[in-house]
Parts: sequence; C-alpha cells; structure tokens
Amino acid sequence: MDTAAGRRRTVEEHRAVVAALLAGCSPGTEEVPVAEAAGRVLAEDVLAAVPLPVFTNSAMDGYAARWADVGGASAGAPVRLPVAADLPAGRTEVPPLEPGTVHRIMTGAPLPDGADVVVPVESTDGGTATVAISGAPAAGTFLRHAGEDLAAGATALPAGTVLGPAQLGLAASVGRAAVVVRRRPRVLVLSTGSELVAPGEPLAHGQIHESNSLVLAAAVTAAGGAARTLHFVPDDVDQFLTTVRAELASADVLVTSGGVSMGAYEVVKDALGALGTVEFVGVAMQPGGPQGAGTVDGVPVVTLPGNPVSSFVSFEVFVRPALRAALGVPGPDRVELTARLAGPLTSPAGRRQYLRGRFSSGTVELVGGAGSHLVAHLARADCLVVVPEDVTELPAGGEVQVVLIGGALQ
Ligand SMILES: Nc1nc2c(c(=O)[nH]1)N[C@H]1C(S)=C(S)[C@@H](COP(=O)(O)OP(=O)(O)OC[C@H]3O[C@@H](n4cnc5c(N)ncnc54)[C@H](O)[C@@H]3O)O[C@H]1N2
Ligand code: MOO
Repeated sequence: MDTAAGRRRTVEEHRAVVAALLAGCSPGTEEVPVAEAAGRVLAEDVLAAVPLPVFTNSAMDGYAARWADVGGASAGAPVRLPVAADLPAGRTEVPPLEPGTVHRIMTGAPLPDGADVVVPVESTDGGTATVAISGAPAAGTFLRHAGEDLAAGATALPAGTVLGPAQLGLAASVGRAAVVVRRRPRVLVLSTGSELVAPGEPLAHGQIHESNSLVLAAAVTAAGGAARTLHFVPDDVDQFLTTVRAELASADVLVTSGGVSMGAYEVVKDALGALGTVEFVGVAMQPGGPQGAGTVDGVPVVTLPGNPVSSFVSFEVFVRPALRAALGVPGPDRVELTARLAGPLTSPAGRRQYLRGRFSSGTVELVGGAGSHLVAHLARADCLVVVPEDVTELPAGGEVQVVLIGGALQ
C-alpha cells in the first residue's frame, strides 16, 4: 500500500499524478448545435456578432417622448400630446419622433430617433390618438442602450467556459446556432466484485446490489465526460485483462472501483499490477486510502477503492478535477468554503479525512460517521468536510473547510 519510499502519498501528490495522467485525455473538439451544448466546455472564444442590446429599446410599455416635451407633466398639470406612431416589439421600420408628439411603444421595441425618455403607461391615460401624461421620469429613464451589456466584437464567452443555461442563452443572444466544444473524454467505468448483483435482481445472502458504476458514470457525466459502463467483468485475471484491453480500444480513460486492497481476490490489482504500468499506492486520506494510477496499452487508468463512499470521494478528489482540467476548464475544483462545525468531531492522525456534511448559513452538520459504507448518509450530504492530517479533534464551533458537492437535497 505504501510507496517505494515507505510512506503514504499525500493527497496533493496523488492528485498531481492523476492530473498528469489525464492531462491529454480530452480528444479534440467538435461543433454542436447550441441547443445540444448544455454542460459542454467551449473550445473557442464566442465573439459578439451583434451588440447587446442589439439596438436601443424601451424597458417599459408606455410612450417614447422628448423629455423637453413631457418633463414638466404632473397629475395637477398633465401634458396632452398626439400619438404619432405605434411601436410594438418587432417593428423594424421606426419613424423618427417629431417634437411635440409621442410614439406609443412596447417593451423591447426600438426607440425612435429623437426620443430620450419612455413614460410608463401607468403615468398616462393610455390614449391611442392623443395621450394625457400626468408625470414623467427623469430624462433617459427606461431606455436600454445598444451595447450597454456587451459591445459588438467583444468576447461573449471565452474558451473554457462551461455552458450552463445562462451561457447558452448568451451564445444564442449573440446569434450563434452552433459552438465548438471539447469532445467528451470517453471514460470506461468498471466495477469488480463477485458479490455484486444488478439492481432489480434478487439477492442471495452475501450479495449486494452493484451501485458504484452508476455513481461513477453519473459523476463522469457531470464532470463533462462520456461514461460507458462495463458490467460484470470476469474475476479471472487473464479473462479480465482480455476483456478490459478490448474495451480500452475505444476509451480515453479507464476508471475502476474495487479489487485494490489487501484481500486474497483483488482482480484489478492482480491483473493491472502485473503489467508494471499501473502503480498501487496508499494515500494519506480517509476514506480513499488504497489508490492506483497508470496506463494500460497507453490508456490512462485510475483505480478507486471499492467501498462506495471511498469510491465517490476518490472520484471527487482525484478524477473530477483532473478531467475538468483536461477539458480546459479554468477553475476545475469545486467551491470550497470555511464553515463552523455544528458539533465536535474526531479524526485519525496522519490522514486527511473527508467526512460528509450538510452546509447551511456558514455552519456544517455532519451526516453520519466516518464509515465508507454509509451510502444513505452520503446521499443526504451536500458537502465534504475536510479535516487536515494533523488535526485529531475539533470542538463544536471550530472552523473547517467544506467542499460543496451538490446533492439530491439541495
Ligand atoms: N486488511 C485490510 N483490509 C482492508 C484495507 C486495508 O488496508 N487492509 N483497506 C480497507 C479500505 S480503506 C478499503 S477502501 C477497502 C478497499 O477494498 P477494495 O478496493 O479491494 O474493494 P472491495 O474489497 O472490492 O470492496 C470493498 C467494499 O465495497 C463494496 N463494493 C465494492 N464494489 C462495489 C460496487 N460496485 N457497488 C457496491 N458496493 C461495492 C464491497 O462489497 C465491499 O463491501 O478495503 C478495506 N479493507
Ligand atoms: O480508505 Mo477506505 O477508502 O476508507 O474505505
């Protein structure tokens, strides 16, 4: 379990190993319709082909006016003016505003030349031939100026942007129907263990439902990869290697769970360790002590421990940031915050502990204990509580770092 130097690797050392291993795993770029680009990582700078707003327009339904004509209006002394034009949103021919007239205008309609204020309909009698204006806002009010959000030619979205809803909306707003994104690294997910039975199948005593591959595949997808799960790989070392090698021909990364500890039947360790290109080490963390990394036939391989919480935490700490960095995301790490502990905790000396918690208003409450089999508690957590290697106990109210991981209950 230890490195050649006879000690455990630090979390940072193993993170660096996995990051270096996966650095080249992003297989180029592709163009996709914006409508299908949610969650993808931009591989180009998207420039604004048009300014935003595209033209100066009205922020309110009302009347486009010259402030010189309407600025003196009040409830006691309304100003009555002819309505010279009607401007619904979408009107493309907009007559200029002559002095002494107003244009009825709807939100989003282009402002006519000559207008410098929009009087909301609520400050008028709503007339269509003539209108009585009983109050005017300050000059320049309720105008949305061309380019005030983004200038034409400016970078709307830099390469490396993860395309969430708002970013997709911006790409569409500047006129893009398609964007060039990083291709998703193809991640082969493989779980081993003779006790594992597919969900939905009955369990004999000693069997459990296989869950790690679902967790890891979903985590790969969320990180920006394309997951493919390999089910029920044979436990026999030779068959295992033959199967894995055949599948690796169409993968950019292999992530395994299980079969890496000290047991008598550790197929991952036995099969991959014998190749001499995958190193199995102990990392000074809990959960997630037994780790492995290397290559098989030139394909990067990361072997995660089988305990379900260990497998999840190891993916979060090592694989997710490496995958996101490989995709060119500038901030590949999760958001980390300082929080106050709702209750006391203890932690093993010499290992960084990643407990599970729920974070709210600056306070974190632990969810369950340290056991790496506590999957129900994991599913209720929305953060990892990081206890440094040299800290063995912390009081209620003590400060800890928490890593926000999302979660079903958020
Ligand atoms: N003598 C020692 N025993 C163990 C050590 C050790 O240092 N010395 N380390 C412990 C730690 S820490 C971990 S983590 C595990 C890692 O073991 P493996 O990676 O070999 O995992 P397995 O033995 O295959 O499984 C462990 C546990 O997790 C369950 N499991 C495995 N795969 C799945 C899956 N796909 N879906 C759901 N559950 C899964 C499995 O049934 C076991 O209960 O070793 C400790 N032992
Ligand atoms: O280090 Mo293991 O990953 O706790 O269960």
